[in-house]
This record gives sequence, structure tokens and C-alpha cells, in this order.
Amino acid sequence: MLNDVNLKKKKREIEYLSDWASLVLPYLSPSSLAATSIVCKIFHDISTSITVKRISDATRGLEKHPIPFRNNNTSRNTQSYSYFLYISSSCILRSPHCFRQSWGGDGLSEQSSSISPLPLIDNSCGCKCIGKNCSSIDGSGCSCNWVRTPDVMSECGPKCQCGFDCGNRLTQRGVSVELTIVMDERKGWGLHVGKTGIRKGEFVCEYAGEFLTTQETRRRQKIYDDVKKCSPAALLVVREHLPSGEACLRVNIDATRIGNVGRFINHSCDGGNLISVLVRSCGVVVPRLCFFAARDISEAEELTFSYGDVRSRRHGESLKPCFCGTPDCLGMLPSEDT
Ligand SMILES: C[S@@+](CC[C@H](N)C(=O)[O-])C[C@H]1O[C@@H](n2cnc3c(N)ncnc32)[C@H](O)[C@@H]1O
Repeated sequence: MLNDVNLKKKKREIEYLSDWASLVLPYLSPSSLAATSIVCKIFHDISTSITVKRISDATRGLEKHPIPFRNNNTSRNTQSYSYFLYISSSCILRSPHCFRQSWGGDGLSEQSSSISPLPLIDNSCGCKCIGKNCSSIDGSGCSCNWVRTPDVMSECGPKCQCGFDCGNRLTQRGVSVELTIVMDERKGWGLHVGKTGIRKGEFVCEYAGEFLTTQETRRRQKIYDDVKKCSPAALLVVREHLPSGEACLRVNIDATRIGNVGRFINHSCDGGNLISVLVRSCGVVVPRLCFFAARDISEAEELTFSYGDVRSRRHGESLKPCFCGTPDCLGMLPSEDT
């Protein structure tokens, strides 16, 4: 029989163990979490609560609304959520291997300190529009609002004095539309519209990930092609063209390991219901890739865009079948050379 002192000691030990597990377990990957959950009842209960929270919000509280996972296939071997590290905007990582993120615990997530601010072209580049509407197009608008074509737009940047709620920072405040991540047996996870629908022209989300050099992009692409059994790669190369048709800039974004909900957008051969736009913030070197609604999109519709040209096939790469289901479907997913 445990006497009173021993009982108190035991209770304190259980509390310590439980506090420790609540701090450490949210950092674990799904497989490590599953392995830990069979150690004891305390670990099992905490792991279960973490899994439930992970399913309820892919964004770890970093966006305006939670974005839940939904997998209606209840067979034992299907995933209940996708595991990756969440960032709300593209970034350059100082030391990618040190980036750890707690997910599913009680505290709120934070962006990691291993993320570097995006490099500036010019430190003095920025508007002085305090209290003015930088997004106005009647001539009183500020100089940061200098380009608005179907493919490229410009916004105020880090050195502007207008403040974060300025109308010309539409894509810098993260995702504000309601979304759900839904599992499809053939395409994997896909991003769907939530209850409120989306209006034509509305900002949906950035395609956030790690900005890479071309050399690093090619190195990773080779690894992703070789290791196909892992979850699908989300490596995107965007080329900006001059009016002459010549490519003048390429942006490489890898959202495979670190990204936001943009990484769940599947391909559609008819071009999909999203338009991709390169957004330049005043003074920042690298533009970000952002998605806007190409038309009104109703509740539960899947969000899609075109991954590129199916005919420009990556060297030595076997094409994956496409299941976009549109009348224009070419049967294969695009896989351009990086
Ligand atoms: C950027 S990820 C999109 C999210 C992905 N479905 C997932 O589960 O994480 C790209 C991968 O999704 C799958 N995918 C995207 N569009 C598809 C389509 N139309 N048909 C079949 N698979 C598709 C392919 O495996 C592709 O390599």
C-alpha cells in the first residue's frame, strides 16, 4: 500500500511526465507520435489529443480561419492528415535542418527563427503614405502600385510607412477565405472551398514554400523523382517572360517539406479556377506566387490550376496519370524540366 507521502510523490511524477510530454510530443512526426503513444496511457492520451488538433487545423493557428483535413475513406491505412512545416509566406531558410515546429499542442505556433527576411533590392525603397490609401487608382495612389497586369502586380513593401492594414498589401495578410483539405483516392489531398464560397478576383492564397536556387532545385527534383514512395513533391518553377517571349526571371519554390495550404492545390488540364500572379513587394528581390479566383467559386468546389505544359516532359521521367476529370483532360500530369 502506498502511504500518503508516496502517493503525493507518485502524483507529482505523473504531473511532471504529463507536462513534459505536452511540451515535447507536438514536435513529433506522425510515425514517431504513433510509436510514442503505445508507451503508456499518458502518452497515448496526449498523442490522441495532438492528432485530433492536427486534423482540425493544417495551419497551426497561423491563418485567420482553421483549415481542417477531411478524409472520408475510413480504411485503416489512409492518412488522417498531411505532415509538413507551416509557413504563411515564402521564405529563405538560414538552416533548413534546424527548423522545428510544434503542432497540435496547447501553445500557438510561431514562425521559426531560422527563417531569414526576404532580401531587399533597395533599403530606401518605400512609400511615405501614412494615412493615405495606397491602393487608390485615381492618381492619388502611391508609387508602389505601379504594375497591375494579369500576371504581375506590385504591392507596398517592408520599408513602406503605410502600415500592415494598407489596401495595397492584399496578399500579405495570409489566407482569409474558408477552405478544407479533402482526400481524393486518386489525386491525394486537394484544397476545397468552405461554406462561404469565393468571389471572382478574390485573393485565395500564396503558394508558400522555400525559395531555392536553380542548382538546389535540380538537386531536390532528382531526389523527389528517385524517392516516389514519399508523399507527392510540391516543387514549382515559375518563369516570368519579357514581351518578346524570352524568359527573364525564374522563381523556384519548394513546398514539399515547408509550405502553406497552396501545396495542396491539384492540377487541372482546363487551366482550373485559379489565376496565378507574381506579386512584387516594393524593394524585395524575389516575387511571391499568389492565387486569385478566376471566377465565382461555390462551396465545396475543388481549387485547381494548370501545372504547365504536358508536352514538355522532364528528361527520363515517366509521366503520372491525370485525374482532373475535365473534358480537356490530356490524361497525363505536366512534368517540365527544372
Ligand atoms: C503539389 S501536390 C498537390 C497535393 C497532393 N495531391 C497531395 O496529396 O499532397 C502535386 C501532386 O498531387 C497529385 N496530383 C495533382 N493533380 C493531380 C491530378 N489532376 N491527377 C492526379 N494526381 C494529381 C500528383 O501526385 C502530384 O505530383
